[in-house]
Amino acid sequence: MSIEIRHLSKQFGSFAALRDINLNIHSGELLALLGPSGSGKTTLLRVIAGLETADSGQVLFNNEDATSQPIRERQVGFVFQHYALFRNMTIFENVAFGLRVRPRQNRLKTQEIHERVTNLLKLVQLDWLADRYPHQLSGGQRQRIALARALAVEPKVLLLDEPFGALDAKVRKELRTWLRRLHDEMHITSIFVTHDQEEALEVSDRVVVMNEGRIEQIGTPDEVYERPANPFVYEFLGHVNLFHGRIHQGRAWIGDVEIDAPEHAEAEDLAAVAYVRPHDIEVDRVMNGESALPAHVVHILSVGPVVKLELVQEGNQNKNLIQVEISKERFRDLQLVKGDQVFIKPRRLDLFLHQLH
Ligand SMILES: Nc1ncnc2c1ncn2[C@@H]1O[C@H](COP(=O)(O)OP(=O)(O)OP(=O)(O)O)[C@@H](O)[C@H]1O
Repeated sequence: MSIEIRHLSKQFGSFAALRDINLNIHSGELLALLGPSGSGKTTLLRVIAGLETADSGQVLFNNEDATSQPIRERQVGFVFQHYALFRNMTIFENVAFGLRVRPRQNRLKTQEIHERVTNLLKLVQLDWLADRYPHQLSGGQRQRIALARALAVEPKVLLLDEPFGALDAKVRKELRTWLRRLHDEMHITSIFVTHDQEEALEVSDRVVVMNEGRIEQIGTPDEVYERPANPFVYEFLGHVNLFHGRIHQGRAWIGDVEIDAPEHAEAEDLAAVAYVRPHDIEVDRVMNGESALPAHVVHILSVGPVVKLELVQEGNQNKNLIQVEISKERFRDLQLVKGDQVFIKPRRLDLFLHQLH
C-alpha cells in the first residue's frame, strides 16, 4: 500500500503541530520519521492512522482519499512505546486477540487462528513463549509480541511509535536489526517514529527529518547524513564542526584557507558558516600546501579503530572544540600527544550564508 500526504496541516489551539506536510511513501517501504521532541512526528503518525484529523490536507492510501475513512477501514497496525499487552492473557491469546474479536462472518476458524498465531510467534522467534503471561517476558520480548499482535490482522500499513523507546541501549540495538530483517521478509509499508538518529539511519529505507512541524529533508540514510540539506539536518544527524568565514564571488575564506564555492557565485562579501564532519578534516604536523588552520590538541580518545581528537583553533576568540576523527594508522604516523600543534584543513564542507540562519 502506498501512502501520499498532501498539504497536511494541524493546529492545537494557536500552536502549529504540522505545517504543510507533503510526503510520498512507497509501497513496502520502511520509513523513519526522525526529529526532536515536539517536532510533530507522533501527530503525523496519528493523522495517517485516522486517530487524529488534520485541519487541512489529504491522506491517500493507494491513490484513494482516506481523509474521511474511519480507523478500522484503514487496515493499519500499531505498535507503541509502551507495550499494551493484556496482562491476564497468555502470549498466544494476546496475539490471537484481534482475530477472535472479528465479527462472526469474517472470523477465521479456530484451527486457522491457531495456525496464523503459531506462524507469527515463529516469525518473531518467540513461539516457545506461547503459554507464558506478559509479566514473565523481558521488555524486548514484549515488544516483539506487540508487533506479532499488530501483524495478526494482516494490516496494509504498520505504524510504530518509538517502539523501542522504553528499552535499554543493548536491547534496542538488537531489536533494530531484527525489525529490519522482519521487514525485509514481510514488505509491509511501515512508518517508524524515533528521535534516535542512529536508529533511523540503521533501520529505514528513507528518513524524513522533521522540525517544528515541517519536513526539513527526505532521503536515504546516506543522503541525509552525507548531504544534509540545511544546518538543522547537519546538526541533528551526528557531530559537525562549524567554522566561521566569508564568501565573495564564488570563493570562501576560513582564516587563510581558501575554498571554491561555485554555488555562491553571486555572494558579495557575506558572512558564512562552513559545516564540516569530524571525519572530513585533514590533520598534519606541518603546513601542507599554501594554507591551513593552526590548532593544538587538547584531548585524544584512542579507543577503537577510529581516534577522536579534540582541538582548539589558534588565534580564535571562541575556544570551541573542534572534533576530528582519524584512522589509527594515521594517528600512529603523526605520533600526536596532548598539547601538540597541528594544521587542519577541511576535506569536504558545506557553506551556508550566515544571515539566513
Ligand atoms: N492533543 C494535543 N493538544 C495540544 N497540543 C498537542 C496535542 N498533541 C500534541 N500536541 C503538541 O504538538 C506538538 C507536536 O507533538 P508530537 O507528539 O507530534 O511531537 P513528537 O515529534 O512526536 O514529539 P516526541 O518525540 O516528544 O513524542 C508538541 O508541541 C505537542 O505538545
